[in-house]
Amino acid sequence: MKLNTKNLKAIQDLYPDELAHCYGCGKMNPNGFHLKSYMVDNETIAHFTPEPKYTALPGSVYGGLLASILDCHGTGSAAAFVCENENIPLDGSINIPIRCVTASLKVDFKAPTQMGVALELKGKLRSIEGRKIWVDMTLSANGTICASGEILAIRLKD
Ligand SMILES: CCCCCCCCCCCC(=O)SCCNC(=O)CCNC(=O)[C@H](O)C(C)(C)COP(=O)(O)OP(=O)(O)OC[C@H]1O[C@@H](n2cnc3c(N)ncnc32)[C@H](O)[C@@H]1OP(=O)(O)O
Repeated sequence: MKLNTKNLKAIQDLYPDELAHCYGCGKMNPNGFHLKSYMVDNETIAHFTPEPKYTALPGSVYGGLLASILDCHGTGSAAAFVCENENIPLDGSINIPIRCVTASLKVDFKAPTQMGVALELKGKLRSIEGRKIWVDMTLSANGTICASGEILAIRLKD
């Protein structure tokens, strides 16, 4: 699915600058992946095209890279779902005051992930219990789900 991001704000771009140095998704990290996730109709979505240097077997993407982008999509999604739950706007009018880090990440690799195409990551909220947020994710290439993930993100205390 081609995502028109013209009127959307990436969740990670709503982190304040001083907390935006993550290698996977921080806008302040000049060497990072700059993963950008968006909330669309109660699910989160991100696209990312790996560079050929992240090759596993020729023509397919290295699993550690896939886990890395699922990690950042998961924590960003968790923060966004908490914001939705608490009526905190995601429209860019404020930096979001919610910080989530990964406590647990599980990835199942289901099929080789084709190199050279835009990967699509999706996240759905499973549940929020206190500071614990569980998000279920998929990672697809050309419409084929190549990996699924589940993350337990913890909302940091103020
Ligand atoms: C600066 C921000 C920038 C934020 C900006 C965003 C940056 C993006 C980050 C990208 C993603 C990453 O790579 S993040 C980096 C990788 N992750 C980390 O470094 C996190 C390291 N771990 C920690 O710092 C800590 O363990 C925390 C924060 C996760 C939890 O510590 P805590 O705050 O003291 O809370 P704690 O009481 O221990 O746990 C809260 C509840 O979660 C449960 N819990 C905790 N860990 C687990 C676990 N692995 N599996 C199951 N359950 C768990 C506990 O049982 C408890 O349940 P109950 O008793 O309440 O029922």
